[in-house]
Amino acid sequence: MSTTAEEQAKLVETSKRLAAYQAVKDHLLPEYTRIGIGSGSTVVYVVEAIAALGPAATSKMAFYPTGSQSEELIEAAGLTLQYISKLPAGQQLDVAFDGADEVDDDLNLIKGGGACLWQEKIVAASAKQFVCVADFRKLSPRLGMAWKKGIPIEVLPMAAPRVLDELQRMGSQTPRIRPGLPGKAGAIVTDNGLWIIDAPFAPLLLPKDTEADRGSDGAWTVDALADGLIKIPGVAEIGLFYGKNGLQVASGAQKPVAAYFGMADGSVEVKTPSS
Ligand SMILES: O=C[C@H](O)[C@H](O)[C@H](O)COP(=O)(O)O
Repeated sequence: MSTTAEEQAKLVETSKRLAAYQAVKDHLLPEYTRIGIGSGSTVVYVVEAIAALGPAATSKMAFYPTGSQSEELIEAAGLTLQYISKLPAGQQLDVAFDGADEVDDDLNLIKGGGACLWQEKIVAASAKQFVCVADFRKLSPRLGMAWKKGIPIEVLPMAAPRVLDELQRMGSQTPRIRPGLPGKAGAIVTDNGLWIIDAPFAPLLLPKDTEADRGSDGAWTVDALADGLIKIPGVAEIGLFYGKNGLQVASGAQKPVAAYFGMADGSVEVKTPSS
């Protein structure tokens, strides 16, 4: 049975909402006080699910945004806004919720489709648990199979031409500076005043697939590509969230402890590092 574009869009929204409510039910414990809130269209439902718990449940909680959109979401929902810059050294968020553009079999993520990746990575890495919420379109065996627009890379504008050169040298055939939205002349500008380059690469190998940095067809492993990209002068941050499964430490944890996917049949699939 074929579905119209409108029915498909409705199905996707329903899936996002289902995943968000389940993730909040499972991972927002009543005793938590510091919660990270990511960016994007799926996180809207995370905030909706949290607000639906009511002030009795949320009044002692502070919510840490990952950019201007999530800041507005938190405030509009009547939740308490706090900033990651105010989180004392040595302290962590209890949990952070965020969406993703693509999730591979090892729970590595592509993020930044909405140009919010840098603050998102800081908030995720500041949390004891990072929980990913998505719909069925984001599930993919290897990064780059479903999300074809490329890996979002946040760059200093003056370095953009050199970064484009280096990306091509690394095997990205068509990296491009992301244009602004209709009505905005020139490049998109992030919440940090930087630009985004989208760099498509051949679908990435999981580190467990090969001992080498690259497969025989030239495809990079997630880790090797990420390690190379972040070293390019002018790159501020990359939209690959990767690393060892389930590693959750104060510095550098980027992978979710669980990823929730709203499925087309109305179920919610939960992937954890071991599943
Ligand atoms: O820059 C945007 C963020 O990384 C989003 O979390 C990601 O693009 C997923 O967004 P959405 O939930 O709208 O698909």
